[in-house]
Amino acid sequence: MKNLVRLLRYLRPSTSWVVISLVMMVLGTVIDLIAPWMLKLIFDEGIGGSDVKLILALIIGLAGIQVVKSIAMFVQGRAQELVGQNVVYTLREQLYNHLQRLSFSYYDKAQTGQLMSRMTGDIESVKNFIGFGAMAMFTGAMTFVGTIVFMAFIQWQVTLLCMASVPLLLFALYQFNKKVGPAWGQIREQMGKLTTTLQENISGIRVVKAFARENVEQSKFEERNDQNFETNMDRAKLEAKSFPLMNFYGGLVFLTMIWVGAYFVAKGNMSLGTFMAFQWYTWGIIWPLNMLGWQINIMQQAIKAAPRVFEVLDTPVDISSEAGANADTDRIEGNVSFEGVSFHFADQDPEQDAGILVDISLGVKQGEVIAVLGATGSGKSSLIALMSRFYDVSQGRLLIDGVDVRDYELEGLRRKIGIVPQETFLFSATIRENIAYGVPEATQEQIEWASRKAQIHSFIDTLPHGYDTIIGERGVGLSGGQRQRVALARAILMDPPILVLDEATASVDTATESAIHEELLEVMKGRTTFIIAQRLSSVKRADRIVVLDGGKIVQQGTHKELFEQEGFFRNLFQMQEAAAAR
Ligand SMILES: Nc1ncnc2c1ncn2[C@@H]1O[C@H](COP(=O)(O)OP(=O)(O)OP(=O)(O)O)[C@@H](O)[C@H]1O
Repeated sequence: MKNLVRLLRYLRPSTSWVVISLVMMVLGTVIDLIAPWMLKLIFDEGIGGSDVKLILALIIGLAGIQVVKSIAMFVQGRAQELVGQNVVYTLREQLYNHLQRLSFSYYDKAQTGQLMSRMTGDIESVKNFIGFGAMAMFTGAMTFVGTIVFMAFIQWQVTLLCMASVPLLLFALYQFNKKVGPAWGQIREQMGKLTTTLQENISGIRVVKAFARENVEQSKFEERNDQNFETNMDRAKLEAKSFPLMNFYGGLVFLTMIWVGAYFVAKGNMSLGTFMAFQWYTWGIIWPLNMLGWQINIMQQAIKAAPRVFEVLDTPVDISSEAGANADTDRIEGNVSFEGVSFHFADQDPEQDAGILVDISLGVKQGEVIAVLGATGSGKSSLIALMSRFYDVSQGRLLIDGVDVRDYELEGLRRKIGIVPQETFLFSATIRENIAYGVPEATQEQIEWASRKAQIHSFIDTLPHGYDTIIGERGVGLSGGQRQRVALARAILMDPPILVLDEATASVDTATESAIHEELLEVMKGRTTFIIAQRLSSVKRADRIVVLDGGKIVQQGTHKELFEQEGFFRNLFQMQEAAAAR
């Protein structure tokens, strides 16, 4: 109920269309109530009084009000759809905007398929209720009450008697509502899981094929598809059982009316005109009750879908610009200082789980090139992620130019840190748009300059459409190394005071790597650069090397200093030398 009320609040911006829709609906209902009355007059006054003129006038009147009703229904339909579409538009926009703001912690756990199904199917269910179901329920309620009032006004005894089977119909509806709700809940949840399976399969299709697991994936999908089929069939059975029963009870109302009405007419207690009008009116009782079954279906879908949408909308944004965070990001030069920084992920227990980063203290001066080395899982990427506030430190402080990163406006801060991440993601757009992603206003010269630095310009030049080449989703059409270089050009173009290369040259061959490093020397000049790499060749130009182990800094110094010490660095050096010699 709380969710329904919350949904109805989305109608507020479309108040005028809601009012238009309601007015048209009331007009249509009133016409539905007047029409049988006119039929009664045709019989009682026209036929009874042999007044042909009156009959003609009433027939023309009936035709006239039907025309008005059709126009009203047209306007109502349009207004209703507009209201529904407005609600969907707003909801989708809010959801999408909220998804943009949610932090890495949320996406670490979120299932893309679930989010997609909420964004599409669930919102659509909500729209069906707001745009159609709710109004139809209201129309039904008005018609039902109005009809009973009109009938009772004309002949209350017959009205009362033919209502005898209405409680049976109401009970059937109550039972149906009780059972169909959970079924819709399951269906919405299963659709989310089905979409997740589909999305994961498409994203991971290369792994599926490489491991020849198509059959397993097919049966996984089949299982979920089966579940969905079964639940839908259970719901359909419920409908198949309930709807004919409701129709039967509705038929009983009609039959009772005929029986009782005919009796009253025969006894001279009711006119034939009233009897005829009652036949018409009875549909005003049966129709809303029968339609209520479908409307309950629409409402229950919305009731089950709305919380799935609101759950995302209500997820707090745990990383955002702090209130009053107004330190000037334009002045960021690139002095970075970790002061006793410890970090654990939100779902970890700080009491039991080992920290991902433990008491890190590290000062990096503007323009310094720092290489971060360490075994896999030692916390290198996490260390870097804290600078852009992808996650916030759990303890200690992280300062850029002496200011806590939390005191900077978040977007401004992130624009000052150019990142080439471990996993390159490119959009299905042109190469130019991909490179200029962070600086859409960049000129062709600037884009080419960045591409040259990333050693990708000459390759792009060989493409028939050059920078206008559209690269498919995830950069399909480019090799891993080429993708990485496009991502590198994208970061370089941002001209950030802080540059982060997270295994940024891991996918390129050693010759290209060395060429990139030559070019990067100039790019890195004046910028604080963090290089995360496993290959020693990538770190040899670093001013300082920091070695992480289990989230702690275990070695720190220049290439020469570390080489002279026992430890991870020398072991790595010796291993790579030996491998090169083989
Ligand atoms: N979202 C997460 N939730 C919980 N633990 C995580 C999460 N992401 C990473 N970890 C853990 O944090 C630790 C550090 O990961 P991180 O990615 O920083 O390591 P890394 O040194 O960059 O590794 P690699 O060289 O393999 O990229 C790992 O043990 C990893 O399992």
